[in-house]
Amino acid sequence: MIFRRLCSSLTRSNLHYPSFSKKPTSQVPLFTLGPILHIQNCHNPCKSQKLCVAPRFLSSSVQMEDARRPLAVPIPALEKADKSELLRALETSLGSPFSVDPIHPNPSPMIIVISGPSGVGKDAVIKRLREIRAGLHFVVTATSRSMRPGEVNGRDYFFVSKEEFLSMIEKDELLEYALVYGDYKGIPKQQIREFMAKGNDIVLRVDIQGAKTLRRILGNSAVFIFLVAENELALVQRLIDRKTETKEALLVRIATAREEVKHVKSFDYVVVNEEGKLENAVKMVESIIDAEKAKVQQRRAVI
Ligand SMILES: Nc1ncnc2c1ncn2[C@@H]1O[C@H](COP(=O)(O)OP(=O)(O)OP(=O)(O)O)[C@@H](O)[C@H]1O
Repeated sequence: MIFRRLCSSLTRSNLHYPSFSKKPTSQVPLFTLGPILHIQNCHNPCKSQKLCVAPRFLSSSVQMEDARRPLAVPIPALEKADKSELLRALETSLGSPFSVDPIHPNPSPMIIVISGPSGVGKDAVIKRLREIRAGLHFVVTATSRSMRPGEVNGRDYFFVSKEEFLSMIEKDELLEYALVYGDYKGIPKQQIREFMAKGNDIVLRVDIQGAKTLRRILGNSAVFIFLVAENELALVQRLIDRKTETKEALLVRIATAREEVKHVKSFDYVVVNEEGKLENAVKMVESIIDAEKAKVQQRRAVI
């Protein structure tokens, strides 16, 4: 019964022979839309193992449908046909022109949160991404800490006084903020809105606490990447080599890092930034962004 219905429905919707008394010839190739049907002279087609359409199914209903459809046109032989002629014939046969509209809409701008323990290489990865990938906006965090040698105001951070920072909190201008090792750090909302409106993807660089807060605020509307060193020793050596911490601060950062790596589970991706292999880590982050852009169900962040 089901098969009978299938036969019947295929007959109505898929067959485009202008007349069933005529058999297709090789000079005038006729075609079907959808699955190819094996036309057989079987008495009871629905009992047959092969999908077949008996002549009695190809009845008046098909001819009525044909009247409403554009006439089937001969498709020129592929090896000889001019491409535009072939396209026109296909369009005519299908009843509508081929569209040049995108089959899938452009991916919407997204927010990428990059986090990881202190000294793992967040800044190094982001610096490299900035050099090689267009269309990303790296949010410049506001901080009340003093500038390190080589840092530039407005590029690395917006360096503000503690009072200015507190005023930004008061005016609800920050998406997230925290007091980190005695200094305030926060993400200005306006910057995110402005660059997302221009179609840019947003990269946020935050510590683990910040990532936790952002997860609470943004949920799954942003993608969270956890950066790790290949092992604890490599991380400690990197921090020592950076020479930016006092020995007390170093101790605090290392102890904190030990706890922080346990938070990996609340992230979407983990990227290993191996000693001397910064490029690999950067490539991995790029691949994640590309994969996210190819997702059917896109994350949509609203700030
Ligand atoms: N793959 C790597 N191999 C070797 N050194 C690296 C690598 N990645 C980063 N570094 C170096 O490790 C040090 C720490 O990196 P970076 O300052 O980027 O870390 P961070 O995660 O931003 O730290 P913080 O959170 O404390 O600001 C820097 O001197 C950086 O150049």
